[in-house]
Amino acid sequence: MSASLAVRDLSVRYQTPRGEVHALRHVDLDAEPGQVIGIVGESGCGKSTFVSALANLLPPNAMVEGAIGYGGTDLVGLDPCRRRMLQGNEIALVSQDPMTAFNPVLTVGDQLVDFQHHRSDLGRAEKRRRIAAMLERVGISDPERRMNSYPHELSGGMRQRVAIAAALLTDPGLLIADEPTTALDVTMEAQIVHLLAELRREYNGIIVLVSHHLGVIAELCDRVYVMYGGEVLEAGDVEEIFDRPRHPYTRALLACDPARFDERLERLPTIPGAPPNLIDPPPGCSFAARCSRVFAPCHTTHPAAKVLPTGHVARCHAVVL
Ligand SMILES: Nc1ncnc2c1ncn2[C@@H]1O[C@H](COP(=O)(O)OP(=O)(O)OP(=O)(O)O)[C@@H](O)[C@H]1O
Repeated sequence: MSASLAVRDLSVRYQTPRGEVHALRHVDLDAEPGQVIGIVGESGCGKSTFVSALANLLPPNAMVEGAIGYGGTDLVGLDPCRRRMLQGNEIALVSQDPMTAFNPVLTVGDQLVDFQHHRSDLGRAEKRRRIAAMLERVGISDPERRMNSYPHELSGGMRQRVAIAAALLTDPGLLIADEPTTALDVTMEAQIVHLLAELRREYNGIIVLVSHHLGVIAELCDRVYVMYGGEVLEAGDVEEIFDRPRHPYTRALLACDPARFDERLERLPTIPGAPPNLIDPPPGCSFAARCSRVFAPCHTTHPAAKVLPTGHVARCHAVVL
């Protein structure tokens, strides 16, 4: 099914003995079938919490508020059983470490047959034919032999290809890839990026891609959401974010990208300071303590999201419409 995604005012709090962690705060996001949405931000800014909320994989200590509209239905408002039925195989997640997605004692082929349990119209032989075709599609040669392998017998890059094949076998309308290249070396990363770029052309669902690698986001995404302190501080079309960033945090993040390193500098810049404590988030802008353009209201007043005529959104007091 090709369905649009409309996330509204989504917040997630984790209950912990130290207090509530406000991991995601009032996030809005829209995506249409065929679009690739990139999520970037420093460690701990809420990226995994956001995609886990979409995939219905939050841990039991998480409390969710807001709406995840998928094909016109709010998934958050559904009772858990109906959500599992409706969401079923529509939303698939490829994680950073594909090993966690596989059972180590079953062959790749047997697991991928199980991944198609929703296709009761297909017999086992037909399912295995689909698997072989999909493995070939994601660049695995000699798929029949690989189907008889156990996950530990595959390289990291090959496991990630199998994880992507497994996700695609379920025909999802929303494919989430959470740091799919982080655990890979540079060569394998390039191969997986190339594969995702190819899939992007032929897949007509939505892809949500989380990556700390800005080059990967720039290459693959149509629209980018920049997260910090559990919030979206800036969102816009990929060219807008990379060529005309409006938020000081996005500018700082781009300046720290090794791929943009200015050789006239002695060393790669870093953003001084640390992200806010999400148990007690600051009342003003979450980036105020580290911002080079900070002024008095940033410490006291939470900035509203300003929407520019291009559809570019920035949550910053210093941005003038
Ligand atoms: N199960 C949990 N219980 C309590 N706090 C959590 C839990 N999972 C994440 N957090 C906290 O929520 C905040 C957001 O974490 P999250 O993992 O979503 O960020 P992230 O941007 O994905 O980081 P990374 O890139 O390191 O994975 C952090 O402060 C983190 O410590």
